[in-house]
Amino acid sequence: MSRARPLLTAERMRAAEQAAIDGGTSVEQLMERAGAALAEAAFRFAGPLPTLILCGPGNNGGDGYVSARHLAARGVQVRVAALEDSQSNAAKWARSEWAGDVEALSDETKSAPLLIVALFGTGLKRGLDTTINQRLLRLFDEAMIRVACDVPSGAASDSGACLSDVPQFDLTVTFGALKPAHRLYPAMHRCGRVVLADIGIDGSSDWHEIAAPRFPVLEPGGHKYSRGLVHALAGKMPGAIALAAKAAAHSGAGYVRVSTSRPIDGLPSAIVQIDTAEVNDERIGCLLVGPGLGDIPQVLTLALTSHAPKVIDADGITYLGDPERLKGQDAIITPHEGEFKRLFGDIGGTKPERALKAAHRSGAVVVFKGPDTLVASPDGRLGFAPPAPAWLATAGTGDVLSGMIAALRARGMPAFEAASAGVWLHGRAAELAGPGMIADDLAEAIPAAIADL
Ligand SMILES: NC(=O)C1=CN([C@@H]2O[C@H](COP(=O)(O)OP(=O)(O)OC[C@H]3O[C@@H](n4cnc5c(N)ncnc54)[C@H](O)[C@@H]3O)[C@@H](O)[C@H]2O)[C@H](O)CC1
Ligand SMILES: [K+]
Repeated sequence: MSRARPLLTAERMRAAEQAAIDGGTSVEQLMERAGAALAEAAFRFAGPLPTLILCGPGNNGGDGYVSARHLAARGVQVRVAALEDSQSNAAKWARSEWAGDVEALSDETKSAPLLIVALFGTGLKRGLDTTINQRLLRLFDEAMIRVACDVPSGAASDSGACLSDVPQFDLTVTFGALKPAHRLYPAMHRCGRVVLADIGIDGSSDWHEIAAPRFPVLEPGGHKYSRGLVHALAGKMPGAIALAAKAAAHSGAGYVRVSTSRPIDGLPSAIVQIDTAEVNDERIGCLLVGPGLGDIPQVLTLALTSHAPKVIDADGITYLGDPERLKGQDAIITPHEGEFKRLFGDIGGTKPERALKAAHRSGAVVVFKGPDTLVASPDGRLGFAPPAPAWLATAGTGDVLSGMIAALRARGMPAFEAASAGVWLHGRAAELAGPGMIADDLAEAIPAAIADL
């Protein structure tokens, strides 16, 4: 299982930095490691291209000065342009250690094939002033390869908002831990490839980027129930639950059963259709309700009488009405922004904060979908999905995801892990299915995504 990379907010990053300093590491040592890592990653990524480094007034700029020195030491032609004088002692030290000239960033500044931007990082307080941003964008256009130091300048580290026009970088080199901006929309799409450099601080966190899951092994002596029975409750629109059921089957559920008042055609024969919904069948590994439910809230009410683990999606979320109805339900809910708002109302804060508040309030694992999907657990764990293909935004992909999560839950994965694994596989299957995919192709691409693990 690839190591799940931790994420820290700016405040927790500073606390981790302070802990390292209390432990005897100086700020300058941290900055030296950050700048050296930035130089190393940029050099590996771009090669010995003539370089221009833009340095801001704070420690982000400090990292820039250190990287200039390390690149020059490798024989790279390096120029530095500064926004203004360095403010912090560490940044002043880094600037004093740079033997070369420091130009003033102006309309006359010439760009270079490799542009490293170290203007602002986690200390960004507002969007870049227009003149500065115009200069940045011009230099950016004239460069071939663009690298961001820690966070793309102009992106708000904790929320992922772009406070000014943030260009699209090729590489972002960050230190100690990922930042939410690397995995939240829209900033995440401006970062390019994100390299996380270890600079000797303890970046451990209960927030992680969701990594490729480790699958429950299949017992040779297993049978269809031990591999997990998914029981899906059909509603008004059978097509959606059929998609979800197919996805559950392709995700390795031992047995998928759909209770429906009338036969659903187009379902593979491996998926059993029954007209009674005994939701308290002890053999049920996971109930699935919501896809295609339509205006039959009593089906949701029936599902809530079951003690089985359950995945509640789409209209099922809307009909809940009160999040407290999920207390003690062993539930995973998979809302997109609209369903989230309808159920939880206007919870303020960043998307991570909202997701965690919702998980805490409902007692459920919350898969907060979007171009940046988060998986929040009531115990405070938070998973950030790696960037998923934009073509996932098409009808039915939500139904597929709910079926995948139900299957992994039925196979015995705990709720938070099953939801995280489902989100990861969903993105991976979409990559394999390609840009022309429709939801049915996505379901069919699941086995290849699993085989890839
Ligand atoms: N945390 C760590 O473990 C390490 C962090 N490093 C680097 O330090 C920066 C954060 O540095 P900081 O000095 O706190 O802030 P910035 O450099 O991001 O911002 C500089 C400074 O600029 C002012 N400012 C903010 N926004 C604007 C604006 N729009 N226009 C003008 N001026 C602005 C504000 O006063 C800020 O204080 C982090 O990103 C890392 O790169 C360490 O070097 C390595 C360890
Ligand atoms: K930056």
